[in-house]
Amino acid sequence: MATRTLANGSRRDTTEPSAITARTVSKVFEGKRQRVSALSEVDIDIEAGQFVSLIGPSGCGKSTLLKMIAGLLTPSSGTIAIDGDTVVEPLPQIGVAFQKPTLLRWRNVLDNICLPLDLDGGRPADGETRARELLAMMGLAGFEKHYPKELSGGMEQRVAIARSLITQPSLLLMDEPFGALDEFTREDLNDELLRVWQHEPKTVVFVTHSISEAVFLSDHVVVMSARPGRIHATVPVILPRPRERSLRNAPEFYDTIRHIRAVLDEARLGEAGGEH
Ligand SMILES: Nc1ncnc2c1ncn2[C@@H]1O[C@H](COP(=O)(O)OP(=O)(O)OP(=O)(O)O)[C@@H](O)[C@H]1O
Repeated sequence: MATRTLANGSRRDTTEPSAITARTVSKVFEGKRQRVSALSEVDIDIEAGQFVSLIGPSGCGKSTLLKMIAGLLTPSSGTIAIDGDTVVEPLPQIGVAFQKPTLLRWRNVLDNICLPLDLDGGRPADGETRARELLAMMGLAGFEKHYPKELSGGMEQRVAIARSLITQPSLLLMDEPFGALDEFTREDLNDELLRVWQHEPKTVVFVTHSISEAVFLSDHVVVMSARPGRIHATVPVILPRPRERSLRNAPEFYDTIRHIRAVLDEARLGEAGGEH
């Protein structure tokens, strides 16, 4: 991956999107009382710049897979590579956003967004400008000096997403980031996320329980089967981009949702998967 030199002389990776491969990845959690086989022989190829959602029954290992891509967990067997390099630790070019925004309550919004920069050698000269731009992209211009307790849940999640984007990651990993929000806020944030993704191309891997959210956002929906999780099928989403709000009322949107629901039912019932 190329790097660029910032105004303060530090070097940072550029935003070229990353490609991900997983080869026969399994994960077993060895607990004191029990042994949980969470994932079994997962193979996955995600092309650079794709928006891919993972969907599947509760406990099928979606978060585990995401954490292994993030370098926060190690596979029990098999390998995960980003741009051809095996993941062995968290990488600076990866941004992560989880269901809980986990903002630091003693930092204001701007300082929360800049946290990854502060932890990674300090703010470059353009750091705060970028934080303000991201805040504006997320519809929160003017909230720089607010503290987390002064924000709604949706606003906090917007700040957390801006924070995950501040390092210009080539790969964004999102684990049910909008799961706790009401339907309208979730749809607004889906729109904003796609706007950011279009503006700053990057690979996104997005875990969700919502089929409609997965369809609205994704190029491909990866359907996983029940524990131990396996890849049941990878379904391409053939819907035009940019995705406008009106798409949510289109017959082809509902057709795709229906199709993925059927594939998910197959996966839950343990029927054979494959190309869809
Ligand atoms: N650190 C851990 N130690 C032991 N078991 C774990 C650990 N993390 C996850 N598991 C187990 O691994 C399995 C997969 O969990 P994971 O959270 O990846 O599933 P998921 O598909 O993301 O679930 P959900 O959709 O409910 O969020 C579950 O049975 C879970 O209990």
